[in-house]
Amino acid sequence: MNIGRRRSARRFIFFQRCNKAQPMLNAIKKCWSPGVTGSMPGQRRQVELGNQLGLFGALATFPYQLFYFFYDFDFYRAVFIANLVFVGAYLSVLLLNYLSRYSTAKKLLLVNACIQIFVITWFLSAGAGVHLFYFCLASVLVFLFNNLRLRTYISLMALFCALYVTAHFLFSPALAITPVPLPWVNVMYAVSVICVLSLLGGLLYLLRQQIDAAEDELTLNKHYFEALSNTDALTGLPNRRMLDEAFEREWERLTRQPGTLSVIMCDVDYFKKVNDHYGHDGGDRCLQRIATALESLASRTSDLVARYGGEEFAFVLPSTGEKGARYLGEQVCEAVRALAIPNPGASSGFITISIGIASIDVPDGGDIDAKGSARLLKRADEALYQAKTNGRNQVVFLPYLHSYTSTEQ
Ligand SMILES: Nc1nc2c(ncn2[C@@H]2O[C@H](COP(=O)(O)OP(=O)(O)OP(=O)(O)O)[C@@H](O)[C@H]2O)c(=O)[nH]1
Repeated sequence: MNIGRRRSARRFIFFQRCNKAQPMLNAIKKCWSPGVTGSMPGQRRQVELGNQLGLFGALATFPYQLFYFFYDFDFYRAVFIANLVFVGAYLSVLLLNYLSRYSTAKKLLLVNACIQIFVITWFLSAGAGVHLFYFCLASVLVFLFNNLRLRTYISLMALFCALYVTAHFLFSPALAITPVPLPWVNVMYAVSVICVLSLLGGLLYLLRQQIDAAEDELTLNKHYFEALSNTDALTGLPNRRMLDEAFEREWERLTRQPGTLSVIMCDVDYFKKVNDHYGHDGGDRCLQRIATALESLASRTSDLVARYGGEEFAFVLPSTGEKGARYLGEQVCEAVRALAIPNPGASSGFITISIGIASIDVPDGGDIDAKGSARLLKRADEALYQAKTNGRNQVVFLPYLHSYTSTEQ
């Protein structure tokens, strides 16, 4: 199994599990939805990320607040209140996004994290490690400003590093206003590190998700455009490009192994009269009905019927010799007659079709000209020409000629 398929399988199992937890996931997703639906498509992910980081900033403060509150509230009152203000600012980001103030929301997030690096470290000292968390948060928040130039990014990152180093050396444990005693200071450091890791891990996960979604979208678009470039817009049949590719593939196969290959060229008789009488739209509808009839006759999965151009259609029939191709040719004539589409230009008064067929039989395989495929098409074209000159509404078969004289070429 290749890496792509293994990844898809893993993703499938993951999403199956997720399906069971879907209601819960939907409820969580709702938490970072303010302002998302109202925003422009390109901005949507940014708004969502802003809400997620705002919520993360607020929630990450929660365990510290619990400690201050329960351990010694009177002593930690100031840091507790300062944190409440910061939490309020983080949650205001969701409100601002809800009010479509996207730019203000991003700036508030960034400024809040930068100020918090200093204020909280000033209270607790660098020994508690919280400055590490707010430094990381501020660095990550720069991702919200997706149209910044590289130089601005680098300057901002340098500024955050300077803030971190300053906070680290400015507020030594000896200078803490509200020092945290052992072993709690170590616990606080560990919680900070866990928050940093989950912040970076979460962000990488979100980025991975975005890359996967973009890859899936690209693959879908690629398939869509491939299908579009191989399909005839009017009839929905494969177009000449696809027929040529299939034909070359089959020819190439014949150069390696024994087999037969037939080509049927079909041309609607006096089609110009249909257009003249019923207009171009009437002609188009007629071509669509003929295409549907021909498509239903190409019964084997290896058979290919295509619109060759204008009012011409063609079949490529692998592993089909003269007998089979003649039989199908007769069926095509019959099916078109059975449509009973009026054509004032035809002597019968109805649409008919002329058929030219050419076949090649390679009993031992490999003994054919690798570039001779065009010759088989040319033979089918010659057969079609004969069908037209013989009076139309009929099938003419010509075998493949292994070489042409210079006049025939
Ligand atoms: N409505 C419509 N007409 C088309 C389309 N493609 C080609 N045609 C028309 O098909 C007609 C073909 O005319 P001719 O090549 O003279 O052939 P014919 O009238 O069928 O006569 P024979 O082939 O000799 O029996 C032209 O009038 C084209 O404009 C198409 O996609 N839609």
